[in-house]
Amino acid sequence: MNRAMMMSAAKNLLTRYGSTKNNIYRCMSTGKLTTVDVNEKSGVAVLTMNRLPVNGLNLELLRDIRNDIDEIEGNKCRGLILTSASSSVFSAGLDIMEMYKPNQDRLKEFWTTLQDTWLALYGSSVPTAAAINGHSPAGGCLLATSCEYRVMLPKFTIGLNETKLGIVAPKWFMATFCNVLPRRVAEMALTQGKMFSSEEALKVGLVDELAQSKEEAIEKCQQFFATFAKTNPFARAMTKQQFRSKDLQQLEDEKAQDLEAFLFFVNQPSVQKGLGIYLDSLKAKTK
Ligand SMILES: CC/C=C\C/C=C\C/C=C\C=C\CC(=O)SCCNC(=O)CCNC(=O)[C@H](O)C(C)(C)COP(=O)(O)OP(=O)(O)OC[C@H]1O[C@@H](n2cnc3c(N)ncnc32)[C@H](O)[C@@H]1OP(=O)(O)O
Repeated sequence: MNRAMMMSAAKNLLTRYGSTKNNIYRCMSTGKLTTVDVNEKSGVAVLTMNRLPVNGLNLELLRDIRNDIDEIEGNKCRGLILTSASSSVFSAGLDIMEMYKPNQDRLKEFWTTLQDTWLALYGSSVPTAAAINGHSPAGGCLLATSCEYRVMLPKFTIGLNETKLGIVAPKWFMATFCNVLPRRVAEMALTQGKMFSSEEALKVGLVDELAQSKEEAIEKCQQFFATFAKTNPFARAMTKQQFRSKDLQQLEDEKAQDLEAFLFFVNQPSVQKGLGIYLDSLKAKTK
């Protein structure tokens, strides 16, 4: 984060927290594929992804998540908990249909919106947590690890499985993973495309706690936010943003090249072939 960005972030935060210390605001859901519910007492917003069956991250869902994050920030909420309306899938990651035989204009818009959603979530000044109430591969894992805290239900899986799909996870996916896991564990898991069970994820630190139900997971996320009760919100947010600034700045600086690399990669005939085979294998499962 350069000096100008830092000053602007500081100004935003001062405006937000300066005069509104004791007020609670109600956020409204902006999208059709998400809902946002605010606990009026705690001021914590629960952002629920609701694109069933698997919360595949397509352009519209990403737009809704992005707009919700902006609204939650703007409405001075005290925390953001990301969760899913499905009882078995948090998010299946990027909707492969966006990348398979794509319309090129939409493909550009899709990737740019993913970049912006990550920048907004990873760099959010509001405390963030994920209540992971289902499987969370690839892009689903990216969303969860972009949050500051993770509580997961048992018997699901989470990880960056891109190498198993013949895909290279972008640098910012890897940076997000490395912000949570020890470097050695992250490198092994990334190269193997490892999906961790909930129990394994807890053991390596990919998630912070397990919970037996979604309600319990949300409660534990709220308890995490309560650990900031005696901190100054401005100092807290600036500390988080400075801690993450190298990763954020890198994508800000390389956004155009990252988009170009993605478009080049996805349009390779061998990648298209691989995506087609993978989609067929997913669909064959349900027959
Ligand atoms: C140098 C590098 C430069 C640039 C970088 C280049 C490229 C980076 C590009 C991409 C990065 C991608 C990251 C991703 O997120 S890719 C997506 C990876 N996701 C997965 O592998 C998950 C696949 N899904 C599953 O494993 C399972 O569906 C499940 C465990 C999440 C849930 O299992 P269920 O049994 O509950 O549900 P299913 O019956 O399997 O699925 C129902 C339904 O949904 C379809 N579907 C599932 N996942 C996806 C998906 N990700 N995209 C699109 N569609 C999906 C599935 O086919 C079923 O459809 P039908 O009902 O049969 O029609």
